[in-house]
Amino acid sequence: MGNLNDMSLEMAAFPVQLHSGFFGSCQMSRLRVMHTKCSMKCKILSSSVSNLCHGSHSFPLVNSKSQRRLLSIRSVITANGKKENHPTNREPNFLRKGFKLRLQPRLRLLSSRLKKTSIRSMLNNLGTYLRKNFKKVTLSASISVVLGLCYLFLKLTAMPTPKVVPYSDLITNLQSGSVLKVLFEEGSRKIYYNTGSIDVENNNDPQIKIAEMNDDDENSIKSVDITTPTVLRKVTRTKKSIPEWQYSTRKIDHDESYLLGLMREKGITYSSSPQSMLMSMRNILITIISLWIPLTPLMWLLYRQLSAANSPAKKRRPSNQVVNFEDVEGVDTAKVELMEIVLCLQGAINYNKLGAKLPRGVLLVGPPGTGKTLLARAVAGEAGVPFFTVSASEFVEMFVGRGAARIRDLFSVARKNSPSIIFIDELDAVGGKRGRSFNDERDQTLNQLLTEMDGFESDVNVIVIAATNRPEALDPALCRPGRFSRKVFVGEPDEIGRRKILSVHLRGIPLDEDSNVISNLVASLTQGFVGADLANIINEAALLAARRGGESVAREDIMEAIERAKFGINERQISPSNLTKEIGKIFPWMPTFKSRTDGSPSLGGYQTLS
Ligand SMILES: Nc1ncnc2c1ncn2[C@@H]1O[C@H](COP(=O)(O)OP(=O)(O)OP(=O)(O)O)[C@@H](O)[C@H]1O
Repeated sequence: MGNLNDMSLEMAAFPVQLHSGFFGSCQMSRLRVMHTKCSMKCKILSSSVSNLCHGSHSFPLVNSKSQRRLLSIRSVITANGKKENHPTNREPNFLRKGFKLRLQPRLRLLSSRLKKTSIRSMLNNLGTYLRKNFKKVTLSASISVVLGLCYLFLKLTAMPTPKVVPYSDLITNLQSGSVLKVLFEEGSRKIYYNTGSIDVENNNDPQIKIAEMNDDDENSIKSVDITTPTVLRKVTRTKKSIPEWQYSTRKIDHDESYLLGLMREKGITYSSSPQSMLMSMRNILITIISLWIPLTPLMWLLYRQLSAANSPAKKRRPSNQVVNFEDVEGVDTAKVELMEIVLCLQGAINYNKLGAKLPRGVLLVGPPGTGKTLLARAVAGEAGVPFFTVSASEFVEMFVGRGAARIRDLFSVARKNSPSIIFIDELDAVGGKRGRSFNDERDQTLNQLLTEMDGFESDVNVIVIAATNRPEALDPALCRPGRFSRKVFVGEPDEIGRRKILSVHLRGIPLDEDSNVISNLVASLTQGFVGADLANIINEAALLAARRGGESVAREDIMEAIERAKFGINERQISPSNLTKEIGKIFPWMPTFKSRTDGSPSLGGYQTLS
């Protein structure tokens, strides 16, 4: 209802624009195209437009508050219509109306919410959030602190870098005798050197350039001889921004003897030294950060995968959704077999006295939808013991060994909570015959399951119930006595069974007729249907009844639901002529659909706008 109200309000915005003429005929034609596409929204829109523009005051599915709002919108339209002849007013009007219709209600809502929330409650909420997410908050805070420290360290230790030049430049400078000092870095191929002049134009450091320009006001200056005392003074002033070494280049292999010979010949000072501690730390830090940033998402995924695998199995107690044997019908043999296990678990039958052992596993076999899962839930509900339910596909993991770890984990939790029941649905997902494929992970998981089922002590009351539709695909080792020794076939129900199942599902449904009559009727018409199909028929019938606005489910709804279940939703039901009727059924309050069902030629109300 709320959505419909919202939708009506949205739709109501259209006529405002149409009447005000800002979208003009173009907007109208767009609306007509929308109409031909015949979407539901368009129809609803058109009916609202029709309503608004033709003065209809009835919006049957809209609550009174929204009605008032719609009527106020209508008055806006009328007012706007009067102003149509003043083109200069259009744009501000449009903006104002747009603001009124869209922003104003939202702002009002926001302000009312803000009024309701006090600072104290906000602080309380914050406190609760922090308490709840303590781990997450601590982790993100420490990551932020570490990153901040790293940034600070890099900022503080940042030094101006020498200009990187080709090796040939070094040789040319050596030959011309302009090189003053050379340093070979140990453990790398880097060579640093200083010349007697600073290449001001090409110098990366703007401060040097600025210093030189401002002081001397020599715009044409290209390079400065730093050996001259005045320049040396200026350079000392900007010492912080000057790199220790002006240039750096990379050594060429097998050219060392020539290089050294040249330096000796020119009498140039040269030396070698290891990289400074600070620089090494800086480089290591930069490497780590640049490596970890792309690796972090991968690590996070891996962590999630591993932590999910290690998480203890969800313990599911039959709390709010208690299912018991009364809810499962038409599978009497299976119920008797399972009831015995429940009695053993509850201690009602002293099986130990006769030297009997509780069966470790029960395999429920049968076609889909016959109620295997429901039976297992009923066992847990009746026994009142912890129930661990898991789908076998949850053990299928990407990483070898993770599935086995999950099985180990599940059984250990169940053992700790014994007496308990483990239910493994779709067992064939991991219990298929081994060695048929190269899927080592699946084989390992199955081996672990076999081992766990062997490992029960006789006094540990843990029962494994598994369900499968394909018992023939299971590994024979699973079905040997001592594991799934008890196989219970849960087959399709017969007519009496169907009747009983129907009576279970008809329990809370208001019917036009006696429920026994309906059960008998449906049971006789649904040969071969399983419990899930019958439950679906009842649900569909209830939906159909709701669609036509009925107070209770009629025989026709049930018949239509059976037809749908048997043949699907056929063409007849969705033919264009039927579609309007059907939509009319869903939205009987829509005047457009009413008129269409009455045989009126109305086309969703669009002609009312032209
Ligand atoms: N015997 C039954 N009695 C009552 N309801 C049933 C019965 N069988 C099935 N249903 C209904 O069908 C639904 C689905 O059944 P369920 O999941 O137990 O079938 P299943 O045999 O486990 O199917 P699958 O093999 O596909 O997992 C149940 O939730 C229940 O509403």
